[in-house]
Amino acid sequence: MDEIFNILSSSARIDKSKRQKRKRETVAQLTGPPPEEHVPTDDEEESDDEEDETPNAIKSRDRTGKRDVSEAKRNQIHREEVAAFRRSMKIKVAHSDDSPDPISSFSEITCPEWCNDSFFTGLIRVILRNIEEGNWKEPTPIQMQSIPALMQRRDLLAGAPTGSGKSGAFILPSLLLSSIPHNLFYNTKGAKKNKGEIRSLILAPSLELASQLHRQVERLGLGKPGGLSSLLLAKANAAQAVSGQVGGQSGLDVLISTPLRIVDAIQKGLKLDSVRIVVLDEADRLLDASDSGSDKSRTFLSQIDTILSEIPATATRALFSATVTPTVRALSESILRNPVDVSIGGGGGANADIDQKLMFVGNEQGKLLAIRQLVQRGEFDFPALVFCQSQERAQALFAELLYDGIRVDVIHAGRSKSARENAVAKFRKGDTWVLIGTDLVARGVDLSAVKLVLNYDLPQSGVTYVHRIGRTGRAGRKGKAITLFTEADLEQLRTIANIMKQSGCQVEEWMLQLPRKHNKKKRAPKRQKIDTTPSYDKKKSRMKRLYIKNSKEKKEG
Ligand SMILES: Nc1ncnc2c1ncn2[C@@H]1O[C@H](COP(=O)(O)OP(=O)(O)OP(=O)(O)O)[C@@H](O)[C@H]1O
Repeated sequence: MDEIFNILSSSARIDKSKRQKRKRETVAQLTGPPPEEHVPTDDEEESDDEEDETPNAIKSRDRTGKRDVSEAKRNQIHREEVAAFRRSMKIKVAHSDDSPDPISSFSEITCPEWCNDSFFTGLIRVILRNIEEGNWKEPTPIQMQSIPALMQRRDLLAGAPTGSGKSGAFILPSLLLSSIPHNLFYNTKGAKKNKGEIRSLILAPSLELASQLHRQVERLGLGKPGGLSSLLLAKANAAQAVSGQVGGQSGLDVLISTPLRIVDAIQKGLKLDSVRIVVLDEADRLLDASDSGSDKSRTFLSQIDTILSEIPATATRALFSATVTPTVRALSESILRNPVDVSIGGGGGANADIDQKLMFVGNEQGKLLAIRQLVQRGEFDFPALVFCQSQERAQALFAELLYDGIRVDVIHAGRSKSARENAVAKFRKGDTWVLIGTDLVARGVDLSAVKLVLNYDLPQSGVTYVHRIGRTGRAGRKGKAITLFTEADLEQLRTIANIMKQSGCQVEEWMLQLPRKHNKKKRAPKRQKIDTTPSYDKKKSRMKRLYIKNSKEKKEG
């Protein structure tokens, strides 16, 4: 058991060391074996024959008589190689002719043309060292395509499965672009503006996610020449950020924040007019206007609108999500300019490394029984994340499992910030085997070695389902997701079953034939309370409470 939890505390790794080899093989398939050293004969010298134009038999020659390829052919071969490489990595790029080539290794990250400077060499050396120390051997597909796009300062719409390394795909370019000295970045000789400036801005929908991104920024930027200045914006440091005290004379390389914190800071005078790159992580959530309630200014979408209006038009903008919904796509048209449009894998579907199962449990009481049976049969793989539809239910399930001898903890918005941080830290260390939570931890949170995600309550949308189960099967690891359902869940079941089918999991045909959901609102069904206390015990404790109350009243009277 201890071994399992040691894995939990180690960082995730993607073992893709064969990727380079695969690339070479793909290219070789396309272009054929490399030509042997060839001394042209007289006949050949005189021949003008260029009929055979397949990539592996191009015969144009230059004046020295050596094999050469015309510019157009070279471009054609190159485009075919790039297309084959993208196919092999499941990288899809819309309007690909206009998009930068993907990289296949971190060492291919180059200095942008407009910043031809030795400064970059020193910076990249440090960052490559940090990448290596994190045991990231090769870029993941989303990193392969996003890093060069952002380094060329192209706007970007990026969709890639959960756990596929999207954070690295925007943190690395954010770090690099923000570290380039002012005069090189803007190609000016004049005085440089630094104090108080914020050069990269990363926005995330929750504090948990923002602080996780901040940790990654600090790790990847460690030892940066001139020092790294990054900040996780919080109530406590907002005043310093506004007065330009953080970051000192060199300003801030990277600011990470939730939208609300930054809108507050803007109202207090925070300036975003030096931002070079702004990233919206979990873009579909950040562009969500659905949970507006009565106060429209409190929606993420309106906050994002405020923030973007403070950022210079020249800044690079990037949207990242595992679920690029049609709404995001539509909104992206008004946010991004001629973006590189990348998607990895099926796009919008669940991560294919997760083995997904549905389990009918009859009614609410059946859920606890199912958990206990899974534990007994050794099918409840630890460490596990269990999702409930509300804080109350998460808390009640926690109370139930606590007495089952399982090392369990609970996380939801009703707990204090430090209690939440503590719950995550203990889970990461392996002190807790099962973490029960709400959708607060459904998105983005990287608890790398989670083996099982159990949906105690069925999620109320396909998007939430994809994000919840995406807490397992991260960084190339295999994961398992079990979703419990009752009669009350049949309306929502079809959506989940469809997602499972699309990602290659087995589902029963009748589930796919269920009627479509009428009520598109994400309201969860009313459920019976989570409680297994026998009614005799309940009555006994009620009587006890009554007895204590009566005797207190007697004493006072
Ligand atoms: N190139 C890489 N090689 C190995 N591991 C990597 C690489 N890039 C990222 N990782 C690791 O993969 C894990 C998942 O990465 P990350 O959190 O960025 O995923 P994500 O795509 O943002 O997921 P989500 O959609 O759930 O937010 C992390 O533990 C990270 O350290």
